[in-house]
Order: sequence, then structure tokens, then C-alpha cells
Amino acid sequence: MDLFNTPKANLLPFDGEVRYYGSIMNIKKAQYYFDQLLKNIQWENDKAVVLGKQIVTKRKVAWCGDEPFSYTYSKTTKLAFPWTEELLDLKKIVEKETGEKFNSCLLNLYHDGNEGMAWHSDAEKDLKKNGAIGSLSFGAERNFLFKHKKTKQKVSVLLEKGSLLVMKGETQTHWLHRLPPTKKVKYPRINLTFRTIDI
Ligand SMILES: O=C(O)CCC(=O)C(=O)O
Ligand SMILES: [Fe+2]
Repeated sequence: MDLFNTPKANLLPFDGEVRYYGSIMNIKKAQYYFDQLLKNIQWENDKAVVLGKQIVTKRKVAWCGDEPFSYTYSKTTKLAFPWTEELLDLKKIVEKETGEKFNSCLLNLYHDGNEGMAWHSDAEKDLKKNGAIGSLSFGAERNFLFKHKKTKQKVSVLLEKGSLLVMKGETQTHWLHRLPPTKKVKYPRINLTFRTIDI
């Protein structure tokens, strides 16, 4: 844990800004939030379009926000549910750490290392352009990768439990990111990405 709030270096060499804060809470708190989120969130299977076909992913998702925002991605639309107590706590923690404000959160549950997320950028039309995205991770530690759209240069970071990563500026315009599957991880992971929907 970083008790001194030292400035975090930009992980990207150019064309964007990604800062990794490491774990921002103690292990006990991180475990508490993991357990609460696993139990209390209405997790649903996600849909995605792969090679032009709609498939149902094993990964589960949920979507919450200040208002019942509809969120469209991979040709499916979801309505946001209201903030739960834990999610509101976590939103406040992330806002305090980053100095940013968020009005929604996308939640992902990866049951084990077989589940991941393919290369993409979070630049859906509903999202505020160049808005910050705050990503909180719980449970199993996983690698997270960035790839520049033109140069193909890659950057990798290990997302520890209770950790915060922030993507901002032109990151989504110039870089893709992915959570690669891995045979090594046998445990679930929950990721929350706090976002700003343009209203
Ligand atoms: O699971 C993660 O760490 C990232 C998820 C992600 O990229 C997304 O929800 O857009
Ligand atoms: Fe993403």
C-alpha cells in the first residue's frame, strides 16, 4: 500500500495516459469487497460478437449508474441498476484517489483464468470522450496488456487485488487493451471500471 500518495508514472510511452496505483486498500478490505460483490451483484452472462456471430460469454457482467442509463456494446443494450452500498463506497474511494468523477460502473466477473477479455478500446459513443476510466480489481491477480493501434508496441501490468489502474487522455483513441486468458489462474477475479456516460 502506498501511504504517501506518491505521483504514479505514466505506463504508456506516448499517445495516452495509464497510471497504476497498486493496491489502494488492505488485504482484508479487498477480500471483504470481493465477497460482497460476488454475493450481492446480479451477475449475468454477457454477449459478444466474435467473427460476426453473437456468442454468450462465460464471463459475467453487470452495469450500474446514477440513472438507468442504457449502455450499448457488442450490439446489446443494458439498463444500469442503481448503486449498491459497496459500489458507492468504492466509487468514492476511486474518486478521492484520482480526483475524477464517475457516473457509472461496468462490472466483470471472470470465474478463472480460462476467461478473459479480447483486444478492445472503451470508446463507445455513450462514453465521455477522453474521460478517465478507473479500474479496480479484486480476487485473482491477472496480467493486463496494452497494444498501440499503429506501432503495435505492447505494455503489460499485473493487476493486484485491491488495486487501482486509471486510463485517461487519448488512451482509448490510440491503444487497445486486453485481459489475456491464462492456465495458471484457478480463482475468480472481479473487475470494476468506473466510467462517465455523457448525458
Ligand atoms: O477486467 C479488466 O481488468 C478490464 C475490463 C475491461 O477492459 C472493460 O470492462 O472494458
Ligand atoms: Fe476495457
